[in-house]
Amino acid sequence: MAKDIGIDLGTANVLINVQGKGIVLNEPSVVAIDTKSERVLAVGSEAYKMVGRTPNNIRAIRPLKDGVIADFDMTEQMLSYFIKKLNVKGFMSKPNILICCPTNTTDIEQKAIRQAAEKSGGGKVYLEEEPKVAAVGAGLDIFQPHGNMVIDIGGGTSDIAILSLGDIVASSSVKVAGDKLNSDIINYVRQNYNLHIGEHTAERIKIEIGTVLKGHRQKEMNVRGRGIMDGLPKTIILTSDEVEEAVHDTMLAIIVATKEVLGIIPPEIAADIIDRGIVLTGGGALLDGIDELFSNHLKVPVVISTTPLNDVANGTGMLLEHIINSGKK
Ligand SMILES: Nc1ncnc2c1ncn2[C@@H]1O[C@H](COP(=O)(O)OP(=O)(O)OP(=O)(O)O)[C@@H](O)[C@H]1O
Repeated sequence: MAKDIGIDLGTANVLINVQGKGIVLNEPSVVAIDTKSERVLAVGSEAYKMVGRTPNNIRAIRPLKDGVIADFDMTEQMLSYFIKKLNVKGFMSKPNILICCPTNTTDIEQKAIRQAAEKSGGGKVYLEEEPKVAAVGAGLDIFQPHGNMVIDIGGGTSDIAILSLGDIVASSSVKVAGDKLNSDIINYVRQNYNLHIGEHTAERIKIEIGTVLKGHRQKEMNVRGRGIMDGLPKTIILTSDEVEEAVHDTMLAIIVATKEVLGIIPPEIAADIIDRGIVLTGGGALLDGIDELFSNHLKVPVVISTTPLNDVANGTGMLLEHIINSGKK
């Protein structure tokens, strides 16, 4: 018998949850191709190692951008590779697959994701909106008649949703999340220190010394890059408060989007959110000071999920089981 699988098809990482086993695959969403023959040379972790280090005839690409499929063929090849690697196909049967997508994915994009999964060897393919899956994975009982709110801050998108009775009551998906914070840091260092730093350095700065709340963290880091004026290698010292300054506007954009969602919900659900609070998930939930920042602006309790990076993948498995057991869809 084929084993059912849930896929968190993320901008940064792909996580796969296999029925009865849990999360068995967690690899970067990267494909390396030979530019002449267009042949796929490596996928996932192997391809990620090649980013920034490829000779002219090899290109490492990210098939997903801003939470949606930017390159359909490559997404399909990446999914096929991962599904084959897991060896979940049965002798005669194909695995049911649940994939999650951001809330405002268009019909055409949804069709593209579904086709990619079918062509990759999937049997019945279900699509679920990412915040719903994330909420289930974070342990919220979304099937009860009360409002639950979840904010999933990933690499490409921040998905904000209020759920009740198993469905989304109000939601928004904005294309500002972890990747944008990295580019904010790169721009800040360029403008204030005339220093060009790479994507990986910005990611380290964000995680190791970054904060989204002024004064909440007091760390500093020696940051190395290439001087813009003379082209020579240079080191500067960056502080947590400077990172806060760099990412301030982007964090405000996520808060404004959250306020807009809160502004359109029925009063009973608003009362539930005051009681139950907001759950933060996705890699961005690990940003220093984020719970305090959100509760200061939104005036409701904010809780960080205990497993923010795995919630969507865990939720795919739980929801797939729920769908199959209830004979739904
Ligand atoms: N400790 C941390 N502090 C701050 N940010 C972090 C931390 N760990 C991971 N991140 C960020 O979380 C993001 C990835 O999160 P996640 O895996 O939830 O996204 P994704 O599902 O791949 O993206 P999307 O949902 O947009 O498709 C990256 O931008 C990464 O830099």
